[in-house]
Amino acid sequence: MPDISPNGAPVARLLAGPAGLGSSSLSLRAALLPHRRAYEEGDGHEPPGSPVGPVPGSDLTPLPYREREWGDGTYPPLLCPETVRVDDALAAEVDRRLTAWAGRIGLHEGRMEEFTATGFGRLATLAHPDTDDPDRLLIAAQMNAAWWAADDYYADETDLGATPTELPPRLALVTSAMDPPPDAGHYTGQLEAAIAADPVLVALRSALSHVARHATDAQILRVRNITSQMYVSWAAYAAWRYLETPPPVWRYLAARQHDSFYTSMTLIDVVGGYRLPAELFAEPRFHTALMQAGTASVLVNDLHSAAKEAADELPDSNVILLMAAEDGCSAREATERAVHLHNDFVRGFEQSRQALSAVPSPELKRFLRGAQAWMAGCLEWHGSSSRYQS
Ligand SMILES: CC(C)=CCC/C(C)=C(/C)COP(=O)(O)OP(=O)(O)O
Repeated sequence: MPDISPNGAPVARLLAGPAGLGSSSLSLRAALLPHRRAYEEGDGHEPPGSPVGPVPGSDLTPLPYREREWGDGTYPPLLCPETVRVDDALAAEVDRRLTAWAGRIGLHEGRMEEFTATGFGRLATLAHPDTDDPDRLLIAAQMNAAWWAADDYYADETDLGATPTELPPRLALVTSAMDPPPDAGHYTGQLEAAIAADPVLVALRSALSHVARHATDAQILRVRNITSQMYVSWAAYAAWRYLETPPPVWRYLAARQHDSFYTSMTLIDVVGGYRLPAELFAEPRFHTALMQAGTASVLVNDLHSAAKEAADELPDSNVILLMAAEDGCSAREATERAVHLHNDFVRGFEQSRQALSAVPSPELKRFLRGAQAWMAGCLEWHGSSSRYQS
């Protein structure tokens, strides 16, 4: 039987609003409360998980920056906030739950050892230090694992069946898996059969079901829409791969900035157990700040994965490979340029963050600190995950 979120809290609290809103909010509440959410069986949820709402005493202090060594230590350092928390026991618990979930739904069948070693639970634990609730951290671990599964099986890994021509229709199915369209009779039966037969689609749907247990409708819509927005960039990469015509760097960056860890960062408040109101999430300066943080983090990914990406029989777009080809420079020089670009994005984020400091919203401050923590945890994880060790 479908159920409203375990404690009934997200919708109820959202609709309650500040005291004294008056009768119009009461009638809105009465009209919307009968809506009940359906959740997927086996989506990994294990209560308790604290409800949406302010967490008393949460730290709003911005994180300090540091020049951090990375890779083999011979490149210029990356400007990045300090990592807030390294908790191996918590990471192991989130990874245990993640592996159990992936095994149940058949994600990465035959490759489970490699998947477990990647440590998406560890990434979630490093990147979301404002909760130590494993159920909430699992949300980030599952969504990132599912996004990355689409990346591997649809976009990048030829050995795993990724092909540029099949990518766009597969991504269209992702949208329908995460946002089931209204009933279209027996055509819906065919759609559901196709989703059930593809572990990547099952993973994305199941992970979003777990998000929904902890999120408001606006937060869920945010995750769905930004996932689809990211996939527009993937379609561009697929065309470039198919035609074997690498894009100029500016064009790659324009796409990569919409295909970045901005997507992962949309979960910061959901995982943290609070809600950044939709109008603040959409605030242009905040949007810029989050894009800057997301881009800086995804450049960290390009820095760590250039060798892996060059090795595929159809090489992926990667900023270092593209800069080296376009500027006719060595991989080392291109790497140094990418580091400078990364550091400029971090400085840009910091300027944007400071420009927002007058906005009197604890949730906004907390989310911006969360973006700093995400950048920090992302760098820590890329330096240690088996995915990027050659
Ligand atoms: C987690 C997430 C939102 C994944 C989708 C896109 C993204 C930000 C990536 C990091 C994938 O980019 P890429 O294919 O370069 O990543 P890998 O080097 O394969 O890890």
